[in-house]
Amino acid sequence: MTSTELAARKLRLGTRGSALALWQANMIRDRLLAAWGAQGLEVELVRVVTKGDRVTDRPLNQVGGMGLFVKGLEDKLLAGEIDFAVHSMKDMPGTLPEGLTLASTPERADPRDAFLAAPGRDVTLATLPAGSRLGTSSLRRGALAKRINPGLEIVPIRGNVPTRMGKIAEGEVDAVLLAAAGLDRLGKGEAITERLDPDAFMPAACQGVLAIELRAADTDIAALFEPLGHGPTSIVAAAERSYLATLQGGCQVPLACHARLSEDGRRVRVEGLVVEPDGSTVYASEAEGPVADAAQLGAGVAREVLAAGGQGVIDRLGAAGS
Ligand SMILES: NCc1[nH]cc(CCC(=O)O)c1CC(=O)O
Repeated sequence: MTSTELAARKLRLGTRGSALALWQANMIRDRLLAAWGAQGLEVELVRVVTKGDRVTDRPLNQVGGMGLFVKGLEDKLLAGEIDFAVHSMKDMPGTLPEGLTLASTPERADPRDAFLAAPGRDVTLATLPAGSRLGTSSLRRGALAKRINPGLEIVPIRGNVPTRMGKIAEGEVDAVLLAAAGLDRLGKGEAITERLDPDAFMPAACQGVLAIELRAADTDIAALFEPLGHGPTSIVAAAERSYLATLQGGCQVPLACHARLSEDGRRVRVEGLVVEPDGSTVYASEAEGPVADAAQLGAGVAREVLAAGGQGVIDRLGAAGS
């Protein structure tokens, strides 16, 4: 079947039901329809409740991490109940299950982390007074925040983006850290007090990148995503995913990775780190090379970060978590 014939079919798109997940799924659906709707393509949204959505009483890093959100959709793919899934690439483990693959994805949104305090409050992450409560369940965000402002108390918070924003108004925390991309997508970018400079606050690997996952055998379906693809995004995502896969730390380790292209788009610079959860020490490395080497560069940076002390952090966390 050619992609033109395939375009006359109805595809089932698996998504979680959160506002952000639905926004992302609808964005991909709209882009697919813009490319193939005239040939008859239809896309039906299938909402999937994952273990990550059901378990809300414990911190995610104690029940299996962000991978829980992804696995529920992967099970539906492998069972043939959906044709493709839309995820945040940041939530995907470094390696995919046998039989699944990723398709081309659109341009990366803002990769930065966002600091939010009460509306109108004249404060930054660095100037928040000692003893203030900063809400985040991300070990990376908590540790990097401590490096910028050691007096803060890190408070684990869970829930979707609007819930976490609401903890400020409820007085549970003084400020929160969230991904700028999620806030922008939900039309809440105005609420951001400060977009944190990636050189001082390195983002999570693939933050702001979407992932489209499908069965590897469905090469005809994968072809439908080619018009949506953004070359520079696929290069930086390849570097950052390779970093993650080499570290094998997943989201339960305070790790960060940020890849950027040179102005002419021919070279890529990859930076990575693992930070002690209390923020006391950072183990970091970086490399630069031609874009064709993006994945090798990411893996190389990861090996250097492990050797510099990152392995010790991962070992200690693994021992504490199990
Ligand atoms: N941790 C959950 C998650 N996964 C992806 C995003 C935001 C969108 C993105 O990074 O692409 C978020 C929310 C957040 O971290 O604030």
